[in-house]
Amino acid sequence: MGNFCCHFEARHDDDDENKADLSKATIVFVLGGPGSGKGTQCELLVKKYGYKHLSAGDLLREEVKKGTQLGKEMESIMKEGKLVPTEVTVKLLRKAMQASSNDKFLIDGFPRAIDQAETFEQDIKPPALVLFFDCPEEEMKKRLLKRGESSGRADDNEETIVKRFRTFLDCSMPVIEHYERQGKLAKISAVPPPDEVFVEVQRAMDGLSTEHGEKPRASDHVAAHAQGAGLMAA
Ligand SMILES: Nc1ncnc2c1ncn2[C@@H]1O[C@H](COP(=O)(O)OP(=O)(O)O)[C@@H](O)[C@H]1O
Ligand SMILES: Nc1ccn([C@H]2C[C@H](O)[C@@H](COP(=O)(O)OP(=O)(O)O)O2)c(=O)n1
Repeated sequence: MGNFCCHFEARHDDDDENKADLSKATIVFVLGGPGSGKGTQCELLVKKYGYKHLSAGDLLREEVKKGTQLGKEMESIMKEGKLVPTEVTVKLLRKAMQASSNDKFLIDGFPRAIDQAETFEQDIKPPALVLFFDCPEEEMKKRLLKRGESSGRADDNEETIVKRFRTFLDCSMPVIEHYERQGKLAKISAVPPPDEVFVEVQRAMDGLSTEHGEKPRASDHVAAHAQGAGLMAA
């Protein structure tokens, strides 16, 4: 049994000197299992709240498309359902953030392991809010297989989906628990149709003060509502 959180050897380079100042940025992490609907909700969030949407998976797939040696290594890791080294992903995210004129970011599909959260927080800053889309595996699998009919994604196949679920449980659930302990987590059921999920997303976002990155009370707010509606997992 392999270590599903494993990484290959990290590389250092320093081509991101002269960083744009991200200290005043508002950061919202968007987490959830594969196929839980992160990208779908991010599209709605962009329209309503004007955030810049950065999908870690999309940034990685763009690198793979470039066909570099690093891209080839990343492609094989992703086909195995494992995680690309933290350093690679954080660097791509930081570059994309610095290239944006926006100062509000939805970071979708990241952090997916505790070391990713720690590195991002040290290099950039902590999130103001963490949205977590809670969805049963069977539902996610059904959605991914359907998406795979047209996505062209090398990882939307049954074999890789099972491995991605394993990685999610082993590596990403601890991240969710970490932010839950910090009171930053808004746990939202991803099972209802997208517009209904978005109602809960808006509740969490509306509890977030974007002015100075103040700590939100989203978890209290959303948890109370979700529990009332019988939506929370145990
Ligand atoms: N609430 C939902 N109910 C049913 N299907 C959904 C819902 N949200 C997303 N989907 C569909 O499920 C698939 C995965 O959604 P996506 O947003 O790509 O997930 P993720 O970014 O978490 O991998 C897509 O085909 C999408 O259209
Ligand atoms: N923080 C991240 C995000 C994605 N990856 C890799 C591993 C993931 O299985 C793939 C695809 O991620 P993406 O967020 O696009 O997709 P899913 O949420 O799994 O549908 O990218 C990573 O290694 N580290």
